[in-house]
Amino acid sequence: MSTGDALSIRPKHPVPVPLAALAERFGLAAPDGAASAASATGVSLDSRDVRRGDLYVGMPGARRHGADFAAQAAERGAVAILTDAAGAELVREAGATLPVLVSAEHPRRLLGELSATVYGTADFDAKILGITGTNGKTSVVYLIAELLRAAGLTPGLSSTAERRVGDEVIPANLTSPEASELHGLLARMAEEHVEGVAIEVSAQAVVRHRLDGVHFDVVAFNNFSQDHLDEFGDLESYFAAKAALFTPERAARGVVVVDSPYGQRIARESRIPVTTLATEYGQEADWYLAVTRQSLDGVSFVLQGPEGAMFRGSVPVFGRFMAENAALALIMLHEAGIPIARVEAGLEGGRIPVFIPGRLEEMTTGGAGPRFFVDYGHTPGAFEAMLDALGEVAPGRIIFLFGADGDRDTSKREEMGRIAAAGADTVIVCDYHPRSEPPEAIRAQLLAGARSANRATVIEEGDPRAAVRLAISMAGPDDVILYAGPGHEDHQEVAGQFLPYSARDEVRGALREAGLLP
Ligand SMILES: CC(=O)N[C@H]1[C@@H](OP(=O)(O)OP(=O)(O)OC[C@H]2O[C@@H](n3ccc(=O)[nH]c3=O)[C@H](O)[C@@H]2O)O[C@H](CO)[C@@H](O)[C@@H]1O[C@H](C)C(=O)N[C@@H](C)C(=O)N[C@H](CCC(=O)O)C(=O)O
Ligand SMILES: Nc1ncnc2c1ncn2[C@@H]1O[C@H](COP(=O)(O)OP(=O)(O)OP(=O)(O)O)[C@@H](O)[C@H]1O
Repeated sequence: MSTGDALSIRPKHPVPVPLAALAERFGLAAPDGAASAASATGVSLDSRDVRRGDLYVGMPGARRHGADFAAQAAERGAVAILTDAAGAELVREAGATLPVLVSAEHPRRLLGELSATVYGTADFDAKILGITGTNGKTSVVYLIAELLRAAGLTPGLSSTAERRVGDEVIPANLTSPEASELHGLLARMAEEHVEGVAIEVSAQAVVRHRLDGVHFDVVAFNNFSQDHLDEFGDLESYFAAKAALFTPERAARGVVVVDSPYGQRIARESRIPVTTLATEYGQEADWYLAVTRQSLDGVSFVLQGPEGAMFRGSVPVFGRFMAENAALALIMLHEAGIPIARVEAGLEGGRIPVFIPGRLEEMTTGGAGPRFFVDYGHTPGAFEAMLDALGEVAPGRIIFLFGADGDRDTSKREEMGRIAAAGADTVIVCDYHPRSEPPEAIRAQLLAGARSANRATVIEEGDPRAAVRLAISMAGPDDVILYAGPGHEDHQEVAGQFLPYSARDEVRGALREAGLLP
């Protein structure tokens, strides 16, 4: 996540839609009648992001009611506020002058269709591809974008790291944007003649109606492991949220990795046609992936599918799972009607030249000396995948640096510590986003897990800047340092404050101090 101060991407030439038409279509009451004369050119859920001509949607939230921000929305040029009955009362009490439209149901429930209507996104005819799963969604999104480019198509994307339309890029503040932001983004993509869109879909987005009004051509599921129990309570509810994407209301076709029982279950229970991918022979599937070569510089693979379909290629990021991410992206394009041969024609020797910000991103320059990678992994599943992968390709020792989120799923911490120490030679536990929790209490849980593995040398160094330098000072020429957690991020969230912190800048600086980078 970014610090949340980024504005959303909007169409440059919006077409005004009369509020009266919206009121009629969505059954909204307009008690003061004033709304009927005006038109909306955009929709915003956040008063800080309101543009002139917007319909501001004031929703009840966990902390505040959006209607409390009606005055700010009006100042910024909103034409009206759409809210619930409680919100309308708040606007009236505050004496705000903004015309009010009132929804009898929770405004979130109509936000998707309403935003699609205002932005006219139902007419956008690009291929829309969505990926869900616990780990690797962002990576798949960037791979899809790269493959679309290779096929000669203009890509657009929405990921945890950023939203991108051509050269226009903004940092993301949520993995999956709220529906109003998503439709604004799609409308801008339509203006830029984007032909294929890759969207990262979180489980939260499905249950919070953030995808409403979008119909995917293809959705994919890659893997599933523990995360977000703070939100969903149990794994079954978290899984059900992801599985709900595989329904005709949301998507036309699906692609599923069936290596895990969860993948097999999605494939079995899906209400849309699905194509399956396995990375292990013996598992029944439509497509098979075999890794042919791997090193710290990347992974080569062969993908075989129905009717002789085949792709032989490589990705410049290490890990078997990166080959799996690439295979999934290729099959998603294939299922969207973009043949593999067309993609291949745009690649040199099958090499997919993808850059994924903050995902196993190398900070060193390869060659001699220790190598340093920064990653966004923050789940037991991601730790296991990364350390297994490193175990296969690291020439020397593995030094693993990590922390954990405060105020988020606390039950995964010990397991993260245990997996880290089972897979690395040295682990250094530092702070990530402590948020409102005491950082030393988070570290204590990670350390307890790490010590229970009885394997790696376990070190505590709360200050991430010092931990980075400590890791570098310990590394020999063949060693690999992996710093998991912060990825592309630009801040640390401590006790309600967003403090500037870029792990990538910090690591590059420390490598320069150590004479390991020019
Ligand atoms: C738990 C959750 O999903 N919370 C979301 C929710 O916040 P909230 O209910 O607390 O909102 P609030 O602060 O009470 O504000 C109420 C309303 O007033 C508006 N407001 C608020 C302040 C202001 O100055 N002006 C203004 O208009 C807000 O936009 C909101 O509509 O509505 C906000 C506005 O859309 C979201 O930013 C916020 O996401 C928070 C940041 C969050 O952390 N969400 C996580 C759980 C999430 O969705 N994560 C997933 C998955 C990530 C992953 O895979 O790792 C994701 O898709 O990002
Ligand atoms: N297919 C995969 N299986 C397991 N782990 C993976 C896979 N792909 C990537 N990872 C690991 O998970 C980390 C997170 O990857 P990525 O950001 O692509 O996932 P994500 O699903 O988008 O996560 P988030 O929802 O938290 O943004 C990577 O940095 C890598 O360590």
